[in-house]
Amino acid sequence: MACRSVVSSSLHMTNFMAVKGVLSFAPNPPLFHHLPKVVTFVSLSASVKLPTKSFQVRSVVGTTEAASEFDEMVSGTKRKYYMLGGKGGVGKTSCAASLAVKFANNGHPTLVVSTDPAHSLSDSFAQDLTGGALVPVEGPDFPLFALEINPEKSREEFRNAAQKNGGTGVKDFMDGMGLGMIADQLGELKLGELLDSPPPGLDEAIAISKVMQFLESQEYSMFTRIVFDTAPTGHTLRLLSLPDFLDASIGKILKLRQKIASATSAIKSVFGQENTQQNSADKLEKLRERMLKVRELFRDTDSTEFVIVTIPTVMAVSESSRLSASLKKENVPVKRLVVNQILPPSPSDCKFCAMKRKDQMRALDLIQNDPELSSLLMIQAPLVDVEIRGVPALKFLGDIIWK
Ligand SMILES: Nc1ncnc2c1ncn2[C@@H]1O[C@H](COP(=O)(O)OP(=O)(O)OP(=O)(O)O)[C@@H](O)[C@H]1O
Repeated sequence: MACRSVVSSSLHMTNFMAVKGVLSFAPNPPLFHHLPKVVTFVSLSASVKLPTKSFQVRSVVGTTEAASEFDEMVSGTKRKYYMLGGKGGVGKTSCAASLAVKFANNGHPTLVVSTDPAHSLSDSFAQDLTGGALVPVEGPDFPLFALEINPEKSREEFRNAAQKNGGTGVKDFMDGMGLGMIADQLGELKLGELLDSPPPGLDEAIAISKVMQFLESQEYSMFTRIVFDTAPTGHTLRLLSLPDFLDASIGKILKLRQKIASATSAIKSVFGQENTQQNSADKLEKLRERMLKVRELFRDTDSTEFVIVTIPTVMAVSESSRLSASLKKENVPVKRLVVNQILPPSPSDCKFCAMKRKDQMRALDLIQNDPELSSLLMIQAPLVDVEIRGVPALKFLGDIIWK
């Protein structure tokens, strides 16, 4: 397994405070210049004892880094999408926000989007980013915007469009006209079920498809990096297969709508409903197209990468393994695994820390022997001693994780 360790005794926020002035007064990096750079702010000691023997420590003090993993992520002006996902509470938002800050500080106008119904981007950036619109994040060198998608609002739009095209309104109408047979066919689609208790992941799929929609417009063409902070694993897994499911459902709805349209066109023209129905059909068709684009995007190795975030516990590793297997099955590109919250070494190891470290080592070994995870590039991120909130703290974390 390719692995990079970032565990260091100097990774305390107090050190971050000490170097903060240096970091914030660094000149703006020239746009898309990603030549090897001198790293001066984090000291990684080569003598650090690492959790497993196969991990390598890179000393970066005052040295020139060779082409790094982050260079690959940051290079090129073509738009790239990064989706960060994993078990609840492992640090997805912190990692996503820190990556977004890092992109913006490296010359990429960046957008970070939360599709997790329980948003925490605002908390992470310590700025109010609520409201469902793009909000500028203050602090980074280049534009960084954040968007917390309101999943319920997105679902409502879908519900409206679908209902007008074969939901209960059309059903009642068809029954009234003695066309119950077609209404039965609509029933078979379980449309009511879909709308009343939407399958988990529907909100997120619609939210992502909405983001895709507005990103296509000229107004937002400046964004060259899009980072998604996704919902916990279960949601994400269902989300992956959802575009296919929805594509099939919407396709059927549209086909039936055609049948209904031809069977009732005379009646409808009397009732003057044709325009409304056509608009709704267009909306539904557009949603279907966007879903297809989302599906393509998920599988496009050139522009998309799914980064799994985990912590060194057996439970989180098992869940990450399942996530990785599902991503592979769905042909979603996944290369990196961030193992977050690793206890940094301490000269005065208390009993609790020693036990915890041992436990974490076991989980790290598990990763190395896991058939799903061992082929991924493992990035270890330390547990820092205060909560990571605000752009300077995210920059600090990002400079440790994304190298
Ligand atoms: N490396 C770290 N060191 C210290 N604290 C961390 C680290 N990573 C994350 N945290 C803290 O852990 C908590 C959870 O992190 P975060 O919100 O990023 O997780 P999440 O996976 O997005 O959670 P959720 O699934 O609830 O959305 C936050 O308080 C965050 O500041």
